[in-house]
Amino acid sequence: MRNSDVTPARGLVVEVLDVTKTYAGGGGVRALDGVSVAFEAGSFCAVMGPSGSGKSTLLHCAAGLDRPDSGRVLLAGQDIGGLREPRLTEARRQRVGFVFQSYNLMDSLSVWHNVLLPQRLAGTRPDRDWAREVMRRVGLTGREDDRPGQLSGGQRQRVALARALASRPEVIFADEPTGALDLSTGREVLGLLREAVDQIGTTIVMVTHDPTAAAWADRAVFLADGRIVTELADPTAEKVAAQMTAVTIR
Ligand SMILES: Nc1ncnc2c1ncn2[C@@H]1O[C@H](COP(=O)(O)OP(=O)(O)OP(=O)(O)O)[C@@H](O)[C@H]1O
Repeated sequence: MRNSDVTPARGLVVEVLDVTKTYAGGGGVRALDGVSVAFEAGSFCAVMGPSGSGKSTLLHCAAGLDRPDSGRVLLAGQDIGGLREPRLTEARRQRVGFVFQSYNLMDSLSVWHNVLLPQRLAGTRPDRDWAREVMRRVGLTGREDDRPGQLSGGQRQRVALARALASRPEVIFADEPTGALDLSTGREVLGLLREAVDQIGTTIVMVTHDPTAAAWADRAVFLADGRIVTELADPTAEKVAAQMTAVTIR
């Protein structure tokens, strides 16, 4: 990869402003309780916290997959709360890429068609040259015609990352991207996420339970009971683990 590919950071890509979200089930759980957090262009942020602290809800609200009860979410300056369908889906398809723990690939499609699918769904002409380049970057050149079912877990997550990168999104949201992978395969995937930030200028927001995964990020924010309680710059696994302990027993 070339350093000339780096896109300089330009301001905030995602702004979550005083967001609350309560789920009706279970007696009205307040999953997010006045959360404000912003993510800078070209940065890699880990979102951490105990189970049930609101990490996935924050990710879903920030990505426009779920609507907050109150507060605002700006994606590249656009207030997505004001968008009705199908505009919201369009904005998400144009601006956001996703990497999930469970890969979420279409088994009936080849790797290549999985990678191009978000652009097809968005109704944009797929940029095949860039898609080939991201396939090369994630080490999948030659596997284009395979079905996801023929690949290992680590290779499937590489396809998911290539799919996310292929549409040049403003931000990639990753929910436990290494949760289903063994240690060394997980490390490879985290290395690729890091490279996407450093060499392409991608913005990544990653939910994880794992302090060693969070240590690949530039910043870690910690949730507890639906609130952001603290954050760390340049996290190390040790500092993150200590902070997790403090947050969990508070
Ligand atoms: N669809 C839903 N219906 C009802 N309650 C929900 C729903 N989704 C999440 N919750 C509740 O909201 C709270 C926050 O959940 P969330 O999944 O955001 O937490 P999390 O930090 O991502 O947890 P985990 O680490 O276990 O995945 C929890 O109390 C959870 O039970």
